[in-house]
Amino acid sequence: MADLIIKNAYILTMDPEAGDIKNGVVVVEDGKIKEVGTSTECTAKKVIDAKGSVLMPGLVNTHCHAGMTIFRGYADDMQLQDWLENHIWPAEAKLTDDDIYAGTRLACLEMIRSGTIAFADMYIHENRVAQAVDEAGIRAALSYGMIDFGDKEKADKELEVGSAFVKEWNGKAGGRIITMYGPHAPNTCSRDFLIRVKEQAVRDNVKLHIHVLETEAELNYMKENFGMCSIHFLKGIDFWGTDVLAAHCVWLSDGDIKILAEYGVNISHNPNSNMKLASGICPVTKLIDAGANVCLGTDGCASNNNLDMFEEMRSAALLQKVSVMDPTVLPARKVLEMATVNGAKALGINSGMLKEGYNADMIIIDMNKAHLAPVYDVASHLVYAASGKDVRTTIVAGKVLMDDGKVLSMDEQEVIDIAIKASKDLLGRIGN
Ligand SMILES: O=c1[nH]cnc2c1ncn2[C@@H]1O[C@H](CO)[C@@H](O)[C@H]1O
Ligand SMILES: [Zn+2]
Repeated sequence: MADLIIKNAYILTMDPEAGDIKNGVVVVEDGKIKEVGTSTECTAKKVIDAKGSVLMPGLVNTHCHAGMTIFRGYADDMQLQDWLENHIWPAEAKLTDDDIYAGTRLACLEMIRSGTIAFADMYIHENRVAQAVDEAGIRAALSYGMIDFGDKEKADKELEVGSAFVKEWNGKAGGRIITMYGPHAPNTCSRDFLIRVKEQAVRDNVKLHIHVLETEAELNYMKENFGMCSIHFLKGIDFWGTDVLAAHCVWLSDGDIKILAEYGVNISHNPNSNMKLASGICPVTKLIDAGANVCLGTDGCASNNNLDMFEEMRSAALLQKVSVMDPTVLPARKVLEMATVNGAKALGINSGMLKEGYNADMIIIDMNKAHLAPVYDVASHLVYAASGKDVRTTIVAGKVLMDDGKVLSMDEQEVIDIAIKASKDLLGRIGN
């Protein structure tokens, strides 16, 4: 007997061979998809009737600082440099590991509610992030965010913490957690340090997560200090590869785009954060045309200010259209691909498609709503009309984390209450 059957759903498989199945069934066993089709002979312990709903792969958020959810709305409407140096970093210095655990639990709750099945994270006290992920039942690629600012002693310490984290948590939570190295950015990490981190990541056989060319200030800094942009600089130290997840990549030349595509770098586009901080617009269309793997992320909650990947999909499409003045770029299905298939590829997880043998990481979206009627094209609604609030059921590794609107893997009210209390205590310690 299988574990779970979902029947009568409109299935958006995201599998190019299978396409959409108008009235289909998915069978789940041992955390994996056993069958996808129009009918089944199987029986299961639990059956979900998804009549009137869409079943699709859950969304993958490829750039997040989940612990920062504790800072939602804390510092808005300022320049990135000012925001980080004068507000976020001083506040982070006062964060306890309990605060980060509380913030990450809140983030996991929000992600489960809004249909995200996996996220890539870079933050501090990452062991508590891992604990929260483990308990919440979601999937994640976690890294400790390392910054050395050219200080050799700090570099040693950071690498020690990052490396210990990589080894302790890789493959944990039944394989739901994988680890990465997280050197923060080319303008906050020294050249020597970036070389060491890359070598260590290759030795440990894990991927790397880094911010790249988010701002024009970084581009100017790199040109002044190294006579080249971050893309060429990182090429020069053999950093690039399919093992790299580069967040933002806003300030790219045509030559940079070629390099990123050629090395198979995974690029996390974070349109809402880029708009809010006025960082600029990532040339997504050119990257895709060049053959690069572009996926989608929210960034942290202090620069977004939520973790709703449906909003991110809509923003990605709209921003790209207006930036190249062409409404035909990034059509709905392409954006859905970025948020599912491409994201899963970037993290190296076997999710992002509803196909036999893949992880049973999927979501059910209620279509019986005023803002989702009538339906001509399901993909259009998911990108242009739906929001995370329309997700009714979220399943990760075959386990139902939210069932018809009720979150099962955590006590929702407790998570919210603890986060609010932590934010108040934190404000007291910061002194505003
Ligand atoms: O948009 C961003 N650009 C650069 N750094 C960021 C952004 N959002 C968060 N952080 C910072 O990255 C570090 C990760 O460990 C944290 O210090 C976090 O505040
Ligand atoms: Zn970030």
